[in-house]
Amino acid sequence: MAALAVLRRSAPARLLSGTLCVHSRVLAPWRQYQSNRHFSNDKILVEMDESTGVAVMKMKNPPVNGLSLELLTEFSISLEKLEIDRGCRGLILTSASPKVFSAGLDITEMCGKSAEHYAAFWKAVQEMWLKLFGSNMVTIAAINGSSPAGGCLMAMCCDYRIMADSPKYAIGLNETQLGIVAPFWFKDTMTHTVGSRVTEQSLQLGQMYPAPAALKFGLVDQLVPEDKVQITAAAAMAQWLSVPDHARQITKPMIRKPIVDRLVKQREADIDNFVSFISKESIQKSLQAYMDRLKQKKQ
Ligand SMILES: CCCCCCCC/C=C\C/C=C/C(=O)SCCNC(=O)CCNC(=O)[C@H](O)C(C)(C)COP(=O)(O)OP(=O)(O)OC[C@H]1O[C@@H](n2cnc3c(N)ncnc32)[C@H](O)[C@@H]1OP(=O)(O)O
Repeated sequence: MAALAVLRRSAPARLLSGTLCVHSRVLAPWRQYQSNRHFSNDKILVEMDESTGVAVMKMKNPPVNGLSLELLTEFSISLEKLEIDRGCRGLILTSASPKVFSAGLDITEMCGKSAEHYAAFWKAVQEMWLKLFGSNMVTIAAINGSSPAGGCLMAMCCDYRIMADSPKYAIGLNETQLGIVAPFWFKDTMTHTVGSRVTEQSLQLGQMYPAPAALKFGLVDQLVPEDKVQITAAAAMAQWLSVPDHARQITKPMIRKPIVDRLVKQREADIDNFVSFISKESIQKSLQAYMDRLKQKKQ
């Protein structure tokens, strides 16, 4: 048993290759860590069921769960806490807002800010990805609404994806539609999920897929009625957790570690690329025009 416990705790460190640091500027203090094992900060709510060893993590950044620096930082801290918690074996990631899982990266974090801000923001995006894609736990995305770009990335980081069965909800990496480019590790994550050919086409076109289309080529694994997403995720989790932890935990990095290591080896260069790309006047204009279109859609 002791050996298994060591294995359980040592695997994430190996998989993440020493990437446990988080950006310290906006670390929100934990408000509480209550006896019923619910904890929350501003943007992330975690409910831990000790009897099953499953944590449900809800993003709560209304109206659309934009992945702001604050949310991303809280996410990484929360995930890190769960990762080192001996009692936690599985994570269900979902949204506290109906109709949107996550609108992806908060575009306002990438508009009109300083180079230092862009660097801190991108480091937090990398951190989220390294921790979630490299997690040692079973991770299931309960996608209860639309999930463009960074939202799709988060879902693809999970081991299994269950989405609300509605053509109103779409998922995909739509970066090119904004005039920006999905970085290589977004591309790697999609290739890992659906293969090269679909990724090549999806990324070039910046395609968003309604849930039924996403199921057809495996971008999501299962569609269920909207009100059954959470319960189905819990059932799927029970099935995944029926596999012995040690065997599953050795298997997962066989596939994922080389993908994680690719970013780990060039994190600083990736941040520099992002800062120089996003600071270009033409890119700032594209993002601003996209934000204007989003707002006009309402009028
Ligand atoms: C050489 C290589 C170099 C490599 C360099 C790498 C660069 C890579 C850079 C970045 C990668 C980017 C990843 C991303 O994730 S970008 C984000 C993409 N997201 C989207 O396109 C989603 C846009 N939003 C929507 O489609 C919809 O909002 C919705 C479907 C999610 C929800 O629709 P609905 O419920 O109808 O809500 P509204 O559209 O009315 O939106 C409400 C409110 O929220 C604002 N908003 C929406 N999305 C975002 C967002 N992502 N960021 C910030 N704000 C957002 C929207 O404008 C409304 O605001 P309001 O009018 O003020 O209320």
